[in-house]
Amino acid sequence: MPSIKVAILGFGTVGEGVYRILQEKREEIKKSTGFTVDVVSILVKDKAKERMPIKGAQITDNIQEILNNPEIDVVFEAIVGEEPAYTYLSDAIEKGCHIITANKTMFAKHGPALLKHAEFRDVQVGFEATTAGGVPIIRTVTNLLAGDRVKRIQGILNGTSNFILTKMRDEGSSFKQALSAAQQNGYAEADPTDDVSGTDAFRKLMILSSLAFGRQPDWEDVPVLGIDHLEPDEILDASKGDLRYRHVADIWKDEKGKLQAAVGPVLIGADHPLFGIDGVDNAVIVNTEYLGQLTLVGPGAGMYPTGSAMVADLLHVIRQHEAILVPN
Ligand SMILES: NC(=O)C1=CN([C@@H]2O[C@H](COP(=O)(O)OP(=O)(O)OC[C@H]3O[C@@H](n4cnc5c(N)ncnc54)[C@H](OP(=O)(O)O)[C@@H]3O)[C@@H](O)[C@H]2O)C=CC1
Ligand SMILES: N[C@@H](CC=O)C(=O)O
Repeated sequence: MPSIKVAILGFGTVGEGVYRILQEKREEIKKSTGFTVDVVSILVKDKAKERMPIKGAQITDNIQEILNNPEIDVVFEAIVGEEPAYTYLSDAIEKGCHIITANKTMFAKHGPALLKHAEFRDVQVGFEATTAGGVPIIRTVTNLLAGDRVKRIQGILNGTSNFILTKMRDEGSSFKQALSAAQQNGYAEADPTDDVSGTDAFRKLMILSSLAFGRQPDWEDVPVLGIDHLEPDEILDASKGDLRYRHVADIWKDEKGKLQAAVGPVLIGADHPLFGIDGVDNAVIVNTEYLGQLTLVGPGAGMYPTGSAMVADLLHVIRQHEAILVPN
């Protein structure tokens, strides 16, 4: 049976999710693709940290051990921040590896360059997990673009913010209690400021903008607000009036073809498609010229939803590049 050798950069919530799914679904993947998938290396920052038992893979804190291993076909990346992630993935592409990332901080800024580089080296880039966790919005928009044109994308793109707003409204939790629960569930970023300030949703919106419109607006022109300035009473009072605060990221083309975008809390009524989206769920509404309106809903964060989006990217890579992967 031919084997695909993979490395995982980062073994926190997301990296561990990828590893677990690849182990749990090993036989199914083998059956559906004809390949076994072997995790051969895992990159971490702190090798001394206690972790789940790992079979067959080497744990390293030295990226060169991965980049210099000619057997590795695919590099999953689930570390934190712009660097060293961008450099590691550029180097992996240069070595001829396919890459799959969940790192939106890095991809919002460097995604276009990585995609160009990958095209030149004839390798694939999977980035489904960068935006809306387990919701397959990247694949959906990519498919739509084959015969349609996106006019507007609007959505709840941060699971932590939606989880906090829901807990404050339904359970009367304080902001601090709700954020702490989001952290315990593995939803929040290492620095949750990005979640609650709107920055994380903004970055995801910029990734969608590149994909759907082929460009991003000037970042400085986009107003970005988080949920961190909302008072608990505002949330409860709204709900008494049958209204709900949702943290919404929105991008559209105006009449002159200029991209307009905004990110922030919006008060909506029961007739809005985002009204019923609770907890860690994300929802993305896509308006197109021919299809009209489509809404995708699902978990926007967490170990298994995010890990499964990355494994789905791997299956796509395998199907696209079978011929290249066989020689190992
Ligand atoms: N949590 C979620 O639901 C989602 C997260 N993401 C994104 O996925 C990425 C990972 O998130 P998450 O798993 O939650 O983060 P964690 O903080 O749980 O894990 C991060 C992992 O990366 C490792 N790491 C960090 N910096 C370096 C470095 N410089 N070199 C080597 N290893 C490093 C850490 O090593 P060590 O274990 O030794 O500390 C750790 O294993 C982030 O970019 C995040 O934005 C995307 C979608 C959803
Ligand atoms: N912290 C993020 C994780 C997924 O991207 C979120 O809460 O949405």
